[in-house]
Amino acid sequence: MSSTALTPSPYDALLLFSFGGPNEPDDVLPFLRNVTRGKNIPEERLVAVGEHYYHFGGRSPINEQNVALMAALRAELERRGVELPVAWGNRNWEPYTTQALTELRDAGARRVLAVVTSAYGSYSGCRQYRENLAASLVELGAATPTGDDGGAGLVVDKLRHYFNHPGFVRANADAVVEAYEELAARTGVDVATLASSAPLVFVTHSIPDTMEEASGAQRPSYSTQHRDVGALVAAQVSERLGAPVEWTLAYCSRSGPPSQPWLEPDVNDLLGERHAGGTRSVVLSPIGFISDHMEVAYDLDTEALETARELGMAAVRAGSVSTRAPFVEGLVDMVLERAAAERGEAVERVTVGTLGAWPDVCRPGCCRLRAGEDSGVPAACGSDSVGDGAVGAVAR
Ligand SMILES: CC1=C(CCC(=O)O)c2cc3nc(cc4[nH]c(cc5[nH]c(cc1n2)c(C)c5CCC(=O)O)c(CCC(=O)O)c4C)C(CCC(=O)O)=C3C
Ligand SMILES: [Fe+2]
Repeated sequence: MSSTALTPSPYDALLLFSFGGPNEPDDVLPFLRNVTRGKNIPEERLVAVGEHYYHFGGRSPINEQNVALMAALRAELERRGVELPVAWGNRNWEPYTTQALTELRDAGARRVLAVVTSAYGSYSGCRQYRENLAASLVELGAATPTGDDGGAGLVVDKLRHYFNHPGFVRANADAVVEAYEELAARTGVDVATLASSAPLVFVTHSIPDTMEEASGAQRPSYSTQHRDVGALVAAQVSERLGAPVEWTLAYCSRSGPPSQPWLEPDVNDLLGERHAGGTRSVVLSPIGFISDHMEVAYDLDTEALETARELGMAAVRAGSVSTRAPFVEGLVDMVLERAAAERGEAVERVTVGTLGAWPDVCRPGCCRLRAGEDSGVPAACGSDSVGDGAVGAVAR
């Protein structure tokens, strides 16, 4: 555990900042409209994704998962004697970000640290959140959407991406070890034998190739981040199972028109190829997602596990980090680390792997939608807050 002093100053609140999801069937279409506004998503894809939600009663599990994560964060803060209120707000559904920030402001918060439920950096997991946050600050009264208190009544910072934090890696490794144990129980084959015969397939959300390229303009790209985590998780798992595990990275949840290239291979295609190559059992680990929300419940548990069944492969889907202790403790470590950094103290930004820490304040041009293209859309929590090419407009 970190030895960082247990004061959250200068922060006086946390915002758990997430995606959002529908709670009931009537929410599904308005939610999907929020998500896809201004995006080039074909109508057929929207109808299909609507069906994924209706298949689960029109309700996404993501909201209760965020409530659970918020409770776990509160419990961990309390355990350490850190007084820091936590609110929850979403980009695409109630409770919306603006509502959460309003509540925090009304309760007296003036400096808020946002913990985004996206572990990796890309437009979808970084700048998209920063743009939505900037819009919320304007709704709250900010004259300029910088994240500074330009009239919003509070300042919001964003916690750095945590894909390569040891807590996130450890929680994923724990879940994968449990999945191999379950596969052993199910197949009657011992764990060490499975380790060397059942590949470990890491899965994440596909993104357009253009978004992947833009994610790599400033920092190692989205897929590179995943491969770094994959290597670390696989190494821990191999050590614990007593045999080297072979791993690979696959993608799910592709949308967009067929003409637009997205990251591949799709997890279903990969299972088919592996089966043709003689593989008879696999573990799927959703390292791209922090909870078992709809992408996991539908795209992996419904679709990919069905693909495996049809092929006659034994497949176990490992859990996501959700509220596992190493993950939650790691987030709180990072919050205290960032607070110390903001107080001007010398802190080590803890990471594992080869890529180093994501910057606390995003650099100009970070995680654009397309490389080399300034969208002109204001984004909070970056040194390019007003228009993403405006290097001179340093917010903080
Ligand atoms: C990288 C990434 C993450 C991981 C990072 C993170 O966790 O933030 C993520 C998470 C999520 N994506 C989610 C849902 C959706 N994503 C969509 C569309 C898209 N996602 C994209 C990327 C990502 N998405 C992209 C490039 C698009 C194309 C349109 C666009 O450029 O924005 C669509 C539209 C329909 C469709 O095309 O699928 C939906 C409904 C939910 C909620 C699940 C629930 O309800 O439980 C969650 C957590
Ligand atoms: Fe998505």
